[in-house]
Amino acid sequence: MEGLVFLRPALPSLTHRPNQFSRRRSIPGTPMDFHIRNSGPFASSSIRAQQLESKDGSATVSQAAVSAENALKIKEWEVGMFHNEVAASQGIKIRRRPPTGPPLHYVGPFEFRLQNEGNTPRNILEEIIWNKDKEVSQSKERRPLSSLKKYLDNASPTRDFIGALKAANIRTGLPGLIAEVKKASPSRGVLREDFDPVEIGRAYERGGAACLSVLTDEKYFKGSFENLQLIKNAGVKCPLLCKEFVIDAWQIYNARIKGADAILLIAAVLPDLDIKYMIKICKMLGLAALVEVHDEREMDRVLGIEGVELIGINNRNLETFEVDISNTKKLLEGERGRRIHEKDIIVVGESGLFTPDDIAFVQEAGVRAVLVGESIVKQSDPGKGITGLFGKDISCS
Ligand SMILES: O=P(O)(O)OC[C@@H](O)[C@@H](O)c1c[nH]c2ccccc12
Repeated sequence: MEGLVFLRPALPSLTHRPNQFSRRRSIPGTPMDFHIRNSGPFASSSIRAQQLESKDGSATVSQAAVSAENALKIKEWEVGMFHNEVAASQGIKIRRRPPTGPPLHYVGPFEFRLQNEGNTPRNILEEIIWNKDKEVSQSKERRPLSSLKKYLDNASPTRDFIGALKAANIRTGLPGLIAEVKKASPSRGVLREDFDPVEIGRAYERGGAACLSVLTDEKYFKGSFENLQLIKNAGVKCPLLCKEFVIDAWQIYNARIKGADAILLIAAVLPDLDIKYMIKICKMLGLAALVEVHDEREMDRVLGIEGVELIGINNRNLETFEVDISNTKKLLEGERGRRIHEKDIIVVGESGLFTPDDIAFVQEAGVRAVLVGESIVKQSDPGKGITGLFGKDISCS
């Protein structure tokens, strides 16, 4: 412990030397290269730690542990930065990690963080992803994948998400409905105050929903995995989509264990290789993967990936919140529509659907399913909300 006690007084001097970094930032070269080579503030802090260790010549076990842990964090950090580069080469604008400095919790005992514009998320989606990155690394420390996998044997079998959408489409002649259990969103705020996820899920099922989507992000959507489990355990038969911001395979295993039948993969966030790998994991676990795109480039990337069966076209731009339902039509026109048809991919029209005309518009464009939250969750009886949305009763009775 002595080593740590000795190290700590050095912190204020590190913390209060911002000019050291501002001076370095003016070194020519691309900011990304510069930070990868220097590992941002880590490099300085771990070098400093080693110097202090050797001064008294008595590196203790705890010092060794601290520097091993730091070395690991540095590696993790470098991998994250490499990930950003790969993603950028595929036109992905969302960065997995802030480019010029780690989130505070990565720095171990060296409690400082480089504050500058590079540490500020450029839009809400990026903010959500950076927060998710922290959340997931903490969850993984609490419950590593090896221990999570032990629950797989006892998990109940998954239900056929895509089959349910196809069956509903055939039964009603309308797009199969994925009804979203959504309490709030960053763009709309709280949608429903008296929010009982099980009651809403049951009402959706009675109203004719083929599947449900359950938001599990707590911070930005006021959702939870508890909601997913409650709905599943209440005996709702509709297959369940876990609506998460997936950045790590650990989350897919976790969703499977918590009762999901399908999971969302967002192309604006995940490079091709991640999507391929995650689709394989989904198949192995019996989950359907809903791969979400928002623009032509994302659609073309996803159409090039083997094994994609379900594509969601989000009419909402997650970076600006702008909603335009003609986006669905735009992405299904011409050659893209033909390839989708050939590959027998089911397309889901997502977001901003409020009226029977909206449903007719996206159906005409080629979707066989829709994902709807706001317009139905806001109704006092969300089941009746479905009748209003489709302009007719689509319940099974
Ligand atoms: O409430 P709306 O406009 O009907 O949208 C539902 C759903 O499409 C939307 O919640 C959504 C689509 N993709 C997402 C990705 C993350 C969070 C939320 C979403």
